[in-house]
Formats: sequence, C-alpha cells, structure tokens
Amino acid sequence: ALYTDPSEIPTDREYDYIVVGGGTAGNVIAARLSEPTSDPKNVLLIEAGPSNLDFAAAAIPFVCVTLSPKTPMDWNYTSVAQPGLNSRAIHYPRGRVLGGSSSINYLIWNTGSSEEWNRYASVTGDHGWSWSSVLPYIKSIEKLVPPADRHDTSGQITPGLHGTSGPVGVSLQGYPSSIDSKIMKVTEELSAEFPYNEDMNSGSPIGVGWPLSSVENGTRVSSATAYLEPALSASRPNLDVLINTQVTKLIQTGSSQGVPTILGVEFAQSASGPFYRRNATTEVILSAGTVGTPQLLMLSGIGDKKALAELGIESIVDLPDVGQNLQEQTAIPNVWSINATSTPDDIARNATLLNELLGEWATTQTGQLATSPITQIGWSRIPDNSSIYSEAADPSAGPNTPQYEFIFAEVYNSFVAPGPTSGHHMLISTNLLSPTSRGSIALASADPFDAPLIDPALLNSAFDIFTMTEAIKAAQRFMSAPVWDGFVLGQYGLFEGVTWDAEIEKYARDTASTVFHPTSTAYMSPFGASYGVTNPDLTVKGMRGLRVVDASVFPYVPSMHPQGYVYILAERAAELIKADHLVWEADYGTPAGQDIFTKDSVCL
Ligand SMILES: Cc1cc2nc3c(=O)[nH]c(=O)nc-3n(C[C@H](O)[C@H](O)[C@H](O)COP(=O)(O)OP(=O)(O)OC[C@H]3O[C@@H](n4cnc5c(N)ncnc54)[C@H](O)[C@@H]3O)c2cc1C
Repeated sequence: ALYTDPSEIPTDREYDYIVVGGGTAGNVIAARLSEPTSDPKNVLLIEAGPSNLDFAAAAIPFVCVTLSPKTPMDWNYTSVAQPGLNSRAIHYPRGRVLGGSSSINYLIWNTGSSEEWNRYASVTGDHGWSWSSVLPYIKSIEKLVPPADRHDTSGQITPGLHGTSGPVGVSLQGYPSSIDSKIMKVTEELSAEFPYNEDMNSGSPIGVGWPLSSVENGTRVSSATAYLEPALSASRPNLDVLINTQVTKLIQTGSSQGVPTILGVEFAQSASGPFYRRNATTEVILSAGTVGTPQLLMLSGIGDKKALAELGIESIVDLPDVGQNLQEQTAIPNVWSINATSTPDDIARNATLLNELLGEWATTQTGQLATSPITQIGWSRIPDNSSIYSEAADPSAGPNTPQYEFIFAEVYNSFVAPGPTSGHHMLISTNLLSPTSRGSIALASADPFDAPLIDPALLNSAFDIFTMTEAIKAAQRFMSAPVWDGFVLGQYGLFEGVTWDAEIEKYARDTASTVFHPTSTAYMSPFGASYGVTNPDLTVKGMRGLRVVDASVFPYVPSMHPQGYVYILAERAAELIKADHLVWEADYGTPAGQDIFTKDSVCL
C-alpha cells in the first residue's frame, strides 16, 4: 500500500527489508524483493519526496528540461563555489520524488561501453560486473518499442542488440527535426572524424547516431512507472511504500564479534518531527543516490571518524572514503544561429503553440512533446598523440570508450544566459565524460534536514579543461562541414566570436555546468580492500545488515548517460540480495548457477 504519513504504517508488520529512497535503483529493489514467491518477503520503501503521479509534466518527454532546477520534484541543491568555473556555484538537480532522478531526467538511454564494465569487474575483483555478465540484464530490462511518430527506424538502430519484453520501454526519437539529415550528412562528409554508429548501445559507442530514450507511447518511463506502479497496482500485501518522509539516520541494532549490525532506520517528515523508527529483520538497502547516500551514512556515524567527531557525530565504522571520490561530468551548450523558419525555440515563446502541442500530447501522446528535445548524440576522444598525455594518463576505460560527447538539439539553451526572444538555433552540448577531477559530498552540520556540501569539482584539472577545449573545437569542426553552408549563420550568444584556445577556455569556465551524473561517493572495492566503501556485492564494509544500491557505488563515472547502468546495477543487486538471503537463512551454500563472488562470512 502507499502511505503518506509515517503514523499510517502498520505497527504489527515485520519488514524483512527496508529500502531507503524510492529513486531509480530503490524502486527496482523494492519491486523485485516483494515479488510473489512461496515465501514472500515484507518490504518497506521510504521516499523523501512526493508521488510522481502528482506532476503531469513528469510524463511529457519534451518538457523534461522544466522539471529542474528549483521545482517541487528536485532537492534544489546548489554546489559549493567551483574554482574550475571561475568560482561560480551551480544548481545541482537531484530527483526528490518517486522514481528519483529517473522521474526528472532527460531520458537518454545508454547501457555502456564494454570496456568500462570490464574495468568495473577488474577493479572490484568481481566478474559479475563484466560486460558479458551484465549483457543478459540489459536484454531483460529493455523493451524496444516504436518511436512516438512510428517512423521507419531501419538503419537507425540494431534491433537484435535490444530486449523486447522488459519493464523499461525505450524508443528512438519520435519527431523529425530540420537538422536530422544534415547531421547524418556530416557523418559522410567528415566520416574520418565523425563516423556514423548505427547503435551506440552495442558496447562500442564511438561515433554519431540516433539515441534511445526511456519513452514508451510518447510518455516518460521511470523506475516509478516501470517497476513500482505495477507492483503497487498488483496490490501486493507485502509491499508498503511511505512517501513525503525522509530517513534521518541508520541505527545500529547489535553487534557480533565486534562487527556492528545496522538494521534500524529513523525517519521524519520535518526537522521538528515526530521521529519514527523501524527495524528490518534481514537487510536495510540504502538507495538515496550519490548525494543522499553518503550524507545518510555520515549522519549515522559511518564515514571519516575525525571529520564526524568535529560535528559531534559518534563513529560506528571509520570509513574515510564515504563522500569522497565524487565524479561528475561537465556540460556546455554551444549554440549556433540557423536559417530555419521554425524550431522548438518557438514553443517557449508562443503560449498558443504550447497549448496546441499540450492538447495533442494529452489526446494522442504524439507530436513534438512526445519526444525529448535531443535529436542525435556523438561520442568521441581526443587524439592519441594529444600533448596532455605528457602530464596526465588517459582516465577513460580504454580506446573504444568516449572521453567526450556531443548532444545535438534544434533549440537554444544556456546555463547562464536567458533565451533570446527571436531567431532560431541549434546546439551541440559538449560534455566531458571521463574527468580526472575528484569532488566530494560533506556534511554541513549534523542536522539531517541541512543540505550537504556538494563539490563536483568541475573542470578542476589540466586534463579536464584540455579535453573540454578540444571537444568545443571538434564541435566547431563538425559545424564547418559543407552541408551547413547557407543554413548555419554563426556561433551565437556567449559563444559568438569564441575561436582561439584561450577564449574557448574562458568561455568554458564562464558557461559550463553539470551533466547531472554524479557517482562514486560510496564506491565499490574488492573484499578486504583498505579503501572504498562497498564490497562488490554492495554490502557496506565493516558491518552487517546494510547494502548500498545506487549510482554512488560505481568505481568510475559511467562514460555514457548513467540511468541504464543504474537499472542494471539494481537488477543484479536484487539477485545478489535474494541469493544471500537464501544462503544466510538456510545455509544452502551458493545456489547452483548463481555467480556469487566468494566472500568471508563477515562480509568486511
Ligand atoms: C536533470 C537530470 C537529467 C538527467 N538526464 C539523464 C539522461 O538523460 N540519461 C541518463 O541516463 N541519466 C540522466 N540523469 C542521471 C540519472 O537520472 C541518475 O544518474 C540516476 O537516475 C541516479 O539513480 P539513483 O538511484 O542513484 O538515484 P536517484 O534516482 O536520484 O534516487 C535517489 C532517491 O532517494 C531519495 N532520497 C534521498 N535521500 C533520502 C532520504 N534521506 N530519505 C528518503 N529518501 C531519500 C531521493 O528523493 C530519490 O528519490 C539525469 C539526472 C538529472 C538530475
């Protein structure tokens, strides 16, 4: 059942599992663990935000850009001042709603470069995170469906690479744009630098192609719509979901041989309380995301002992890497003025047009709003002989893994300057994918209702600014292809006249912001490692009862858009949890065919 107030939670029910955070990963976990079996498990899911169903706009793909920042679906964080961005602080959106960031994101669907999954396997010592091991999850998660406009997608995707019956509907762009054919033409005119890639989700992403989005029937697919709503609609008596309620602390419930057990959670709807507490009988699964997870661990005494002592927080386990190693990607929307008579720029300026499009979407889930504003994507790398390699090693997972991205859209956008009231535009957002900078999440105070200090460390290293500058120059080369003659009028807005390296660097630092992809603040390392926060089976080091399942556990930020990776992670995590539960309860040993990494009985 769905509850909106903690006082409604049945007091006589014992929960096997308590899941903290009804976001992208948390909903997968709650839905999977509460599946009907001969021995059903009771699951309580606690989400800080409201229901996604309270927000009609969340379902409409094109308006994804309006769901954050500064909305009721967003935590509305601001970063600390960024030295790499000329000391600017930036909005730092994170979903605070059922579905979490999958309810407010820009819908791009990627499942990875094979090299980086293999790197996850090698740095965690768990073959279960390798590309060959995660491929079956990708197929079982995806449901490839026709685009909203039902156009012929031959040659735009390799259907055989995709699943057809999973919970997450994914589709290609569902509305034509005037730049589609021109971008494809560049892949012929400048094919050496910008080759066409028929399917960027094959494991080898490099090239320019058509992106998939988490959109089905012209409507957003999130973990709330794909996993939680079906589970709730099935009226599972063993699944309880509590919304509008923040978990304020994880609580130690015992210890054995000096190893603490964490099975308790404290929660409240506001700083003034009342505060409630429930214990799980089997596990607490922390899925509060890359910002929320380390914040809650530290509030609970799991983190750097010295730093916590300064805030008066008593240490349960000294884990200095909690909140460290934050990896984030940087974006710059570079805009060109174009010779077009209509572009989606018009939608923001013309209320009548917007209302017509909303009407069309409401009746048939078709039209311009049935698709995201992103038309194509390109993935690329700096040349192997780049001068930066004399001072920095390549941070990417390998030569087939992109270091930067182009996102194409037929519209003006900027993080720092308002939109123009006339004219038509296109943009290439240049995104730095594999930064060498490392940021952090730290507590501002011991009050769980205080926002944490978020430092994504954007453009904070020589490699990062070099690669971003090269990406912008590559975008300029892309736009110099013959096909744009007469169509492109010139660089626009703050990008106008920006040509030379020094100008590009200044422009980059003045205009960049986040791609919204923070990861790695509770990163996995091998069992027994003296660094890291979580083990390869996602249990938290040095304790029993607690696991982390969300984007915070990735050892490196995914080189592509991460929501697909998070679904994969959560699906495997649900299997690991179920398998461990069998092992612990009945002492069966490893179930036949189950690929469980060997670990000692204490899971340190
Ligand atoms: C604006 C934006 C655009 C993006 N665009 C894309 C894109 O196009 N493609 C893509 O692949 N990725 C995109 N991403 C990133 C992607 O959505 C995230 O990486 C992914 O969804 C993270 O999943 P998660 O489970 O780790 O965290 P989340 O989905 O953020 O879930 C965390 C949940 O925990 C809840 N929570 C936190 N603290 C507490 C607490 N103390 N108590 C209770 N609940 C709590 C939160 O409210 C939230 O619901 C975007 C993200 C944003 C914000």
